[in-house]
Amino acid sequence: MNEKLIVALDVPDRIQALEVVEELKDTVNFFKVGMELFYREGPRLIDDLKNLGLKVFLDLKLHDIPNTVSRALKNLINLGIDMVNVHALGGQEMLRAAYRVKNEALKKNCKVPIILGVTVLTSMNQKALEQIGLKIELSHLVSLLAKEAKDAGLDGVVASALEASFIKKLCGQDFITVTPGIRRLEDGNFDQKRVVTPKRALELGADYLVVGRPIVAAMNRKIAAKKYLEEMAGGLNGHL
Ligand SMILES: O=C(O)c1cc(=O)[nH]c(=O)n1[C@@H]1O[C@H](COP(=O)(O)O)[C@@H](O)[C@H]1O
Repeated sequence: MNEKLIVALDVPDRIQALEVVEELKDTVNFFKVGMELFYREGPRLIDDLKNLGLKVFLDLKLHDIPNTVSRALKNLINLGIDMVNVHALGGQEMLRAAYRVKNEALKKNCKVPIILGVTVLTSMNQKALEQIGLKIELSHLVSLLAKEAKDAGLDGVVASALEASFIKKLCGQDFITVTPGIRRLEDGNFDQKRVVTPKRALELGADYLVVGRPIVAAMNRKIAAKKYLEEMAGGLNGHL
């Protein structure tokens, strides 16, 4: 099964999440649990997904002082998840604290997730940066934050696929790029600003493509997911 597509379970509760999973589990095996679902259902839902043999990206975008992030991350790692993220804007000390938690878990032979730094949200564009007083080119800020994450020892970043190729050049081909804001041309962008098609995202070097509403809110989710997978297969000349 193609593991490059991660479907965002952006639904309010466990029942709806498991409905989506049931519909998609023969097609997709990597799901993202975000704040909406985790704040309501907590670790129980992660157990449900793991018991179904699925991979889980827990997207809580930790952003706090190093001590708090480190303690929170310890709890999340104990859930047995496959991927997790912290905000790269939290600074080098916070990112290193996250890395240390992973290292300690490794030493204890615990299962450790891929740890990602979120760079600049895909819902933001240049204007949104200016509005908060950041007079820096958006792609430059993404580079700086990716480099911070790399220097701290994290495994990769969350960014738009628009930035994937220069992140790889800067941080190395093994540095993972997870890219939300993926849209087929006929799907709506909603609040996403830095949007890329599935085929183009793979051409640009994205390792994982995160898709939420275009699949989860579709009349037929399985067909919608298959359309994304077909375009992805096209992007890799059918070698998925
Ligand atoms: O970390 C994320 O997953 C994330 C980072 C980012 O910059 N942009 C972004 O959209 N996301 C998440 O990716 C998903 C995208 O959902 P859709 O816009 O519905 O495809 C949502 O669950 C977001 O929370």
